[in-house]
Amino acid sequence: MTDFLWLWILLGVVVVVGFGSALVVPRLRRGRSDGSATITRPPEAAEDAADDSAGAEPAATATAVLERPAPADGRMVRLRDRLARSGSPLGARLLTMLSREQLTEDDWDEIEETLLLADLGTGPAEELLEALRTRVRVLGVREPAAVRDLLREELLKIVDPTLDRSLALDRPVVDGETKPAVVLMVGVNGTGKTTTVGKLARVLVAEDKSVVLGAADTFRAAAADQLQTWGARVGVETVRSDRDGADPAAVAFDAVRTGAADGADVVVVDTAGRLQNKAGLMDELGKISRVITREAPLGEVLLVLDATTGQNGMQQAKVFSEVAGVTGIVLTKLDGTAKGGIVVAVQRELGVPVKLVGLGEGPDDLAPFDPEDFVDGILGL
Ligand SMILES: Nc1nc2c(ncn2[C@@H]2O[C@H](COP(=O)(O)OP(=O)(O)OP(=O)(O)O)[C@@H](O)[C@H]2O)c(=O)[nH]1
Repeated sequence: MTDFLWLWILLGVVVVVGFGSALVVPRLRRGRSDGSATITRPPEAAEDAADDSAGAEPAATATAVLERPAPADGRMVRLRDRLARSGSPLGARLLTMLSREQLTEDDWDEIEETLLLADLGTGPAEELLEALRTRVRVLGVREPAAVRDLLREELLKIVDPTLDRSLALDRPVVDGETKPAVVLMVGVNGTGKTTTVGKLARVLVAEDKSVVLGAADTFRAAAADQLQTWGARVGVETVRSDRDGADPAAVAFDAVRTGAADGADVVVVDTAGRLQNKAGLMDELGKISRVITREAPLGEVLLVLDATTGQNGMQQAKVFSEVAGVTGIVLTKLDGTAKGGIVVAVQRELGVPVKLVGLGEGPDDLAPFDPEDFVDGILGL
């Protein structure tokens, strides 16, 4: 009898361990052509795969709950309200100065200084100053409401509402085959690139697009883990390398090829972008672009810039723009600066529009840039 009892206990342990391990397998990894990159499926897909192979019960025991990201529309309003509530120094100071009864040359110097301190850059600051001088002269008596209106108009003009800020996400057709739209994210380390790729994936998922992420920042080992975590939260798969320091171009290529094979709408590729020197950067980004375009053309090359670095970040931005053929700018950490003039400066300097802005560290703190909301925020409207 005792022997039978032990036999039953042993059998029970085997069943529990076997069943448990089938459920606990968190991810499905599949080797790539060159053995350098792996695909990390999100929990939902991994469970489906485990179910298929083990013939187990449907995943009623699944613990991972996919998040549903908030729609991107209207997110800029949050920045506008925050800027307005913080009594943005730029808008408040300009309004006060322009409402003075007599504007002397000293006053105009002070206005110019305010514009420069707001990171607007010399060219745009002078342009705005000239426009304001002319309009104030014509306006004569200056009611606060009229000053606000003219300031709003002129600020909006230099931010430029006519620029096309939409992301080029139409899927290209290559040799009769529809490929995913490819977005390459470049920029100096620490600007918020990886975080922005994660946030962008959420924006795209909120628009019901299927997405694949490529962790081509193989320089910083944690970047791939970080990206994978972002993806898994919204059911997006990440292609990454198992080796630190693997060839970023190979990972980028595998990501795009995986996206194409899966029929994904968009592939977003994160890069390391260490600015050792211009030649090194050019080699790395040039190779990534060349290799990706063997599979599909690049839809967007987005340069991620930290708004809090102001004019200091401009030099780096220019190098990236020369090297990578940037098509749009993502200005992160706009929540951390009340200056805002950098939006204008960087657009002018690089000749491409700010398309997205980072508004905080939260997962849905990335918004399509809206010039009107931005200017209203600066003016506290
Ligand atoms: N306040 C604020 N913080 C942000 C924003 N975007 C990113 N960050 C923070 O910036 C820090 C750096 O972000 P990462 O995404 O790791 O930067 P990275 O450019 O990928 O850096 P490397 O991987 O080293 O190249 C993180 O703490 C982010 O949470 C933003 O819009 N606002």
